[in-house]
Amino acid sequence: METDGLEQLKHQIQEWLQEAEKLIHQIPQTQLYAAIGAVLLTAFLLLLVRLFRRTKSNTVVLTGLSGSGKTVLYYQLRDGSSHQGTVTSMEPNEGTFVLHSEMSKMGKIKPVHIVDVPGHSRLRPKLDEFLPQAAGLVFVVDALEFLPNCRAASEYLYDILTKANVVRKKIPVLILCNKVDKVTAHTKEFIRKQLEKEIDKLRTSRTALSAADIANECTLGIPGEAFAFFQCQNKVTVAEASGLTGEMPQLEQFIREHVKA
Ligand SMILES: Nc1nc2c(ncn2[C@@H]2O[C@H](COP(=O)(O)OP(=O)(O)OP(=O)(O)O)[C@@H](O)[C@H]2O)c(=O)[nH]1
Ligand SMILES: [Mg+2]
Repeated sequence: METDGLEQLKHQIQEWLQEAEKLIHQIPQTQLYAAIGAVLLTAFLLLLVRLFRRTKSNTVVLTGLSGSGKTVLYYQLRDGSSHQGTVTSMEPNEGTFVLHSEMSKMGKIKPVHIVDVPGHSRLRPKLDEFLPQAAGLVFVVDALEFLPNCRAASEYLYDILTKANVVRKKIPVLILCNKVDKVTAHTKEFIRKQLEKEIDKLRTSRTALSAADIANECTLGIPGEAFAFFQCQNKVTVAEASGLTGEMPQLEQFIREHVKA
């Protein structure tokens, strides 16, 4: 019984195949090739769109110690005002908007997605949620109260620069020396040198890594040479800004460089 049914099915399929073959032969060859070409081209275009989407992120993440001025910078970028009197953030601030400084520009301007991750040590792991989509990372440093915070800032920056996500994806990092509106603020050159020195020290003290750490972290700089930011595989630059006065052309330039309009 069963074999009979199978036999019948086989027969039926064979008939269908023959009919299909006849049909294909009826179609002029050029038309057939055109159809195959169209299918292949669509598949190729779909693939391109997917690839394109993945590489074209518009997210820029603000990080740095608590009190360095990230939230003030966030509001400056969004509204062109500092919203003075911000308190320690307990949640990331996140928004997609056209930069305030570009509002008056003509033509099509791509909105940027800015995330302000609080500096409180308990909230720092939030950074990992945003890194996979980051087109750029801004590490904000308080240039006024720099010396007492130098060690802590270097440790946080070291953690960021050794993250596998940052190194492998070569996420560009801007070290932004904030609060330069005050005359007592340290210069970006001074801050760069101090951070490099401190990270160099951390590099030697953190050689005894556990196996789990090695899996997730990358080593920094060139062994046997004093650490300098230019040795990083990702581009690390240093700039100055004042979130308070809104004087931050290098920050806006960094964002535009990595989030293409
Ligand atoms: N003089 C001066 N003060 C600033 C500037 N930017 C921020 N501040 C002050 O620094 C303090 C901290 O600023 P926030 O933006 O809240 O700092 P934050 O980095 O968001 O801190 P967390 O949310 O705790 O991570 C506030 O009292 C600001 O008024 C600046 O450019 N110049
Ligand atoms: Mg904040």
